[in-house]
Amino acid sequence: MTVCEAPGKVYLFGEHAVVYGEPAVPAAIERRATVSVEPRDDDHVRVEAEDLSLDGFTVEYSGGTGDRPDVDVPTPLVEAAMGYVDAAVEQARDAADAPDAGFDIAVESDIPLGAGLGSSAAVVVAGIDAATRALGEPLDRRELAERAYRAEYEVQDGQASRADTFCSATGGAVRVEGDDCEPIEAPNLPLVVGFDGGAGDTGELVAGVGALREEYGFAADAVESIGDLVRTGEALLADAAPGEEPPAALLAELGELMDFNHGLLSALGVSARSLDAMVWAARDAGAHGAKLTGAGGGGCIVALDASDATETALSFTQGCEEAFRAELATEGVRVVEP
Ligand SMILES: Nc1ncnc2c1ncn2[C@@H]1O[C@H](COP(=O)(O)OP(=O)(O)O)[C@@H](O)[C@H]1O
Ligand SMILES: C[C@@](O)(CCOP(=O)(O)O)CC(=O)O
Ligand SMILES: [Mg+2]
Repeated sequence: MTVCEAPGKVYLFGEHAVVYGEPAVPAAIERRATVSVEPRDDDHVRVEAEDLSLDGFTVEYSGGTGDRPDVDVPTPLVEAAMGYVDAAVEQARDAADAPDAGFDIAVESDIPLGAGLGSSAAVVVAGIDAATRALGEPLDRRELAERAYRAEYEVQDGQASRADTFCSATGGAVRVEGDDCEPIEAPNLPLVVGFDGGAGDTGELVAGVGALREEYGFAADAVESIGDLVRTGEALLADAAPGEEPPAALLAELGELMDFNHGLLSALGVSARSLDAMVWAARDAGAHGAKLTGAGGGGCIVALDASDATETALSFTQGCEEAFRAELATEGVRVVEP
């Protein structure tokens, strides 16, 4: 049994715009997806995914094309849920040049699904890492990140960035612009996450922004403005002392950019009443800034606050199901059991 775990992430700045070649800065957080893989003697893939919102299920199907799972839930639902694991298996088979490899796979995760914390990327990164190791063909981090990106790209119908997958593979804060992916130094940011208990469909939300951008020049301008604010934000981060508590003045500047980023994402149609309510609760509580994180539509916001005020305020906010302090994960994907 080979076991790997990979972290989720929050976007400090730049989601959605990153799909169109603008830079983005996500940061990995200490919430992880753990994938256990055992190669099989046949070409079947058996997946246990107990945290999936289908209330957990077990399916078994062969590796051949056209052979779909035999389960008593609607097939499109299963396919939507299984898409990322499926794509990870395909990438691992391809990387190890083992097209008929079969696996028993178990996925466990403390990253809420579809909530903007990159559960899909964490599952794909940990899954490909564990499966290729199990086949005796481990990948280096760059290749792993690239393979994981290709898996997300496929599931999201050709609209994905390398940001989530690179961040999950590498850990820490990263900067992604097109195919240029680099780790960056960042101060120890006091991140607070609010989760509304819901989820958004990444593919649909990305497509929605794409359509707006095609239809209106000012929507395309909004995407470019996000790129501008990311460049401003990364310059601020580069000037800060790495790993240290940032001074209040820096937090105020970063927070202002996060607020601006949320406004532009909201204009692009990817916020939600619950996300706006949490963003405003955080700001009212004295957070330096707050924004939705990830694809949006529902899920999580991220705020900057070194005090307990934001976490406390969020825990009393109607529509916020869970509030927690998110610790930066300096380590990306790692092997739990070789
Ligand atoms: N614990 C898990 N087990 C199996 N699949 C998972 C798990 N967590 C996430 N996934 C996959 O990732 C999808 C959610 O990804 P996505 O919509 O991109 O949201 P996010 O990446 O923000 O969490 C799920 O529908 C599922 O396919
Ligand atoms: C909207 C997007 O920029 C981020 C999606 O993040 P998440 O899957 O919601 O965690 C899409 C992408 O970069 O692939
Ligand atoms: Mg995702």
